[in-house]
Amino acid sequence: MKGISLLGATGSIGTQTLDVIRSNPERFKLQAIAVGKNLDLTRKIIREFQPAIVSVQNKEDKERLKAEFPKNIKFTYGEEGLIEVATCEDTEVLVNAILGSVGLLPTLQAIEAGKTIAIANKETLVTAGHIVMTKAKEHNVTILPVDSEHSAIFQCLNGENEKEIERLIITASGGSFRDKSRDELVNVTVEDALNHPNWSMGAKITIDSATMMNKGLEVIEAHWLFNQPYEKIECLLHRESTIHSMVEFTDGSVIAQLGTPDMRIPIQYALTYPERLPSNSERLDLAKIGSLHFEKMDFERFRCLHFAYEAGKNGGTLPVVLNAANEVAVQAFLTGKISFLEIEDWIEKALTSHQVIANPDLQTILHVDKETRDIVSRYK
Ligand SMILES: NC(=O)C1=CN([C@@H]2O[C@H](COP(=O)(O)OP(=O)(O)OC[C@H]3O[C@@H](n4cnc5c(N)ncnc54)[C@H](OP(=O)(O)O)[C@@H]3O)[C@@H](O)[C@H]2O)C=CC1
Ligand SMILES: CC(=O)[C@@H](O)[C@H](O)COP(=O)(O)O
Ligand SMILES: [Mn+2]
Repeated sequence: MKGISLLGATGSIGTQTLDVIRSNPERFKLQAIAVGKNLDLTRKIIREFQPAIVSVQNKEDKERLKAEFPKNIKFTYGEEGLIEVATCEDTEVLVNAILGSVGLLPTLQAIEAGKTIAIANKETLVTAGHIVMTKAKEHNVTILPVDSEHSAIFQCLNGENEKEIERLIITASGGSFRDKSRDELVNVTVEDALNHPNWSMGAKITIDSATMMNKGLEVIEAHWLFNQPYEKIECLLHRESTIHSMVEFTDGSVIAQLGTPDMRIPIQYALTYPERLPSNSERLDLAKIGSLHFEKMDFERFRCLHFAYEAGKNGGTLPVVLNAANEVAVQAFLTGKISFLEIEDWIEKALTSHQVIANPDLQTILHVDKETRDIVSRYK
């Protein structure tokens, strides 16, 4: 029986992780969860899975739940709570499905505690990939990708020598506005932006997909997970999201991973790796799909992808600023403060006004992350 800790249990990846655990009760035991503010769903999860530790975002919510449930469940909150969940003694695997760079510290603590990390939370790797990967190596900890493209690449590599990789090809659906010109983006609404053509996901990543920042974050994520230079990481527009990504090897062979757009497949693979278990996910019917389409990526149309490559290549604290500015700007768009195209403007402004610090340590990263959020929150 594998003990699981789950950060972000009430979210899109979190609830799909619960589906995988629910379908395999003889394999997995949910030991600890961290959630934000969705108490109704948290109550249901506690009743069904009886985790030993539950962390919520706020102290008041912690007190509320503590009064409602038996004393054998430990309730905790905030940053300390995330770390308690991530390092829970009876846990073997941490599934990091929280949103944003708040996932960084619990991930580092879980690595120190020797937990295997199943990582969906790409903001953590973008913000501090070098620190996470170095620490994982030091502690002999495995980092397993959950993000569909990275799970695909991981499956294509299947232990191949990284020196034999010619390039990683990350596919992109193009998001909600893939058929719109930049002029047509001026007045798009939040509702339009949240209408992803292929995937059902949380709000922030759906907006990231529409701006193409999701692909940008995934390029940086791939750089750290697979130890490849940016010159060997390409993005390809593929509107069907049937090929989740590909690897081209030095001999010219290209290996791709395909599947229906169902995140329970990569989540389950991360939880059962190196084994595969049966699943009741919908099967791919290629005859029904008929044809697959591919287009070159347009960096002028999708400026966020350009920002991400530049931030990744130049390194230092730039990816920290890229991610923090994006988190704040997307939230501002979702709450109606700014227009869709202003997301890019805010990110560009944050990046161009930042004085880059090379080889940042953890304290510097945390400082720049907070400073960027403060600065960008004051933009008008
Ligand atoms: N959704 C998808 O298909 C994919 C997602 N990812 C990545 O996975 C991560 C999660 O995405 P997704 O599931 O879509 O996001 P959601 O918005 O659906 O879920 C986010 C989860 O994080 C919790 N949360 C947010 N902030 C805090 C906080 N400060 N403290 C504690 N809990 C917090 C939320 O709690 P609550 O709701 O209770 O407030 C919720 O459980 C992101 O990094 C995303 O990029 C990667 C690939 C695919
Ligand atoms: C499911 C998943 O991994 C998402 O990151 C998804 O890939 C978003 O799709 P696009 O960013 O390609 O629109
Ligand atoms: Mn993805």
